[in-house]
Amino acid sequence: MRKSLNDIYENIYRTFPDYPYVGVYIVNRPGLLIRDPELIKSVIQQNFSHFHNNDLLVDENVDPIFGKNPFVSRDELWKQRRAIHTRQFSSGKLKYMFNLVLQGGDRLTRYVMSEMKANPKFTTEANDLASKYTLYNVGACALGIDPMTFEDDNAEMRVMGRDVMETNFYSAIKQFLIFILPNLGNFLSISIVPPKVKQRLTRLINEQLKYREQHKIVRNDFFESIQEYKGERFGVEEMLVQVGGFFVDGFVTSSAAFSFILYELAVNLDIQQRLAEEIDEFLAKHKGEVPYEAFQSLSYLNGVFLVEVGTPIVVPIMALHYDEKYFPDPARFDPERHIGENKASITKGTFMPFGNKASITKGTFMPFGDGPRSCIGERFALLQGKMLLFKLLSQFEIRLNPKTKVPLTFNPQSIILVAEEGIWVDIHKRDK
Ligand code: HEM
Repeated sequence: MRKSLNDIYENIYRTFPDYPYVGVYIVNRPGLLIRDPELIKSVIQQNFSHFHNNDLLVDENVDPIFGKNPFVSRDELWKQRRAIHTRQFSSGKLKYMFNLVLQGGDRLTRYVMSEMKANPKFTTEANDLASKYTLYNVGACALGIDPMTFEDDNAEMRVMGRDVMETNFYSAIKQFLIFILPNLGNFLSISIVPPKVKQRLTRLINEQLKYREQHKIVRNDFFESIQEYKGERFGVEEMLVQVGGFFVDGFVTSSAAFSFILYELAVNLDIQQRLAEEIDEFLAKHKGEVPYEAFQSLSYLNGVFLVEVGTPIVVPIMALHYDEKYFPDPARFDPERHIGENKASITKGTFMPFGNKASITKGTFMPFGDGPRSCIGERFALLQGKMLLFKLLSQFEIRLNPKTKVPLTFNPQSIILVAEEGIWVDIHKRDK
């Protein structure tokens, strides 16, 4: 049976329970898979400077969007690019984006309602539903447009989403080369973001620039902020890197993660019920409004969201998350682990396994990585994830459709963790 990279790493992790590290071959290159949290912690704290590059090589002339992403950038360039990208997720920017994400949530519920007109039950694939929503948020937040992702299957954002997300034999080879044999991938000029996506994004940026100029629109938003940095005015090429970064980083990982959360809620109806009650109480208290500050304090929703161990990028993290040594009964979906004092009992120390030059972080629980290379979009991802559940569960109930293959298996053609045959859910109107 073919296995996903995630399954392969987890298998190695489990086969050597007493070893602090295991020698592995990444095709023809010898590497180390570090298992012991203390060892990992010591490496990342003291020696980050030796392990700071991800084991990826993407020619930025061939793929300017992914090739200039902080995730791929190296050394000094990584520091510069990370600084440029990080400021887009400042507290002020995030507060502005909150309103757009809230609108995204409203559009989602309106869409589900409209699908229920003919049938009281709406059956959908969870990743597809989540993609419509995350692509809406990317279009609204990064470009300031109404992306129409719920209304039109052929909307620009949806078409670009399919172009980036497709999993087939060719995309599997591409990902394999970039993530496993980066030198060869680079030599063969492979790009993760296809040129047609680059063209569409460039056009959308140009249109937005023109529109704002013509209508004298000035907003304190993402699109405005990517036009300059430290007094330097950026051209369309640089704006493309930043919008493209939001697009690639912000939707693929998030949609996959949200689909796993919807799965867990569909199979743990007691947890779903408790979450729905917390949301009902919140809405009653705030008279149907969703104030930003209060939204952050929804404690059970926070716990539900953080419990999702489906880190879609790196399997050994998943192996650590599923190690009973650190998390009792690890496969149980249990938001309580992440609430209040229980949080403190999570053991520190783990690693990120991008080949032998692993970028190392500290913490057995690290769905967004950790240390200097951790995810810059974490707060945005959590915001949009929580809003997705908040809006859905305020009106609907989610049940697992029998089409979903349980237990889930992961798609071997995808480097990102996605369910092999999809996660199918039935959405019903809630009885209140
Ligand atoms: C649920 C959603 C997400 C998950 C699970 C996730 C997970 C991660 C993880 C584990 C890393 C660390 C990789 C490493 O150490 O090399 C990472 C890095 C990164 N993430 Fe995310 N991410 C998510 C959403 C986002 C979003 C929404 C954005 C931005 C819009 C984003 C932007 C980035 C960037 C730019 C990096 C590279 C940071 C660097 O190398 O300095 N991510 N993400």
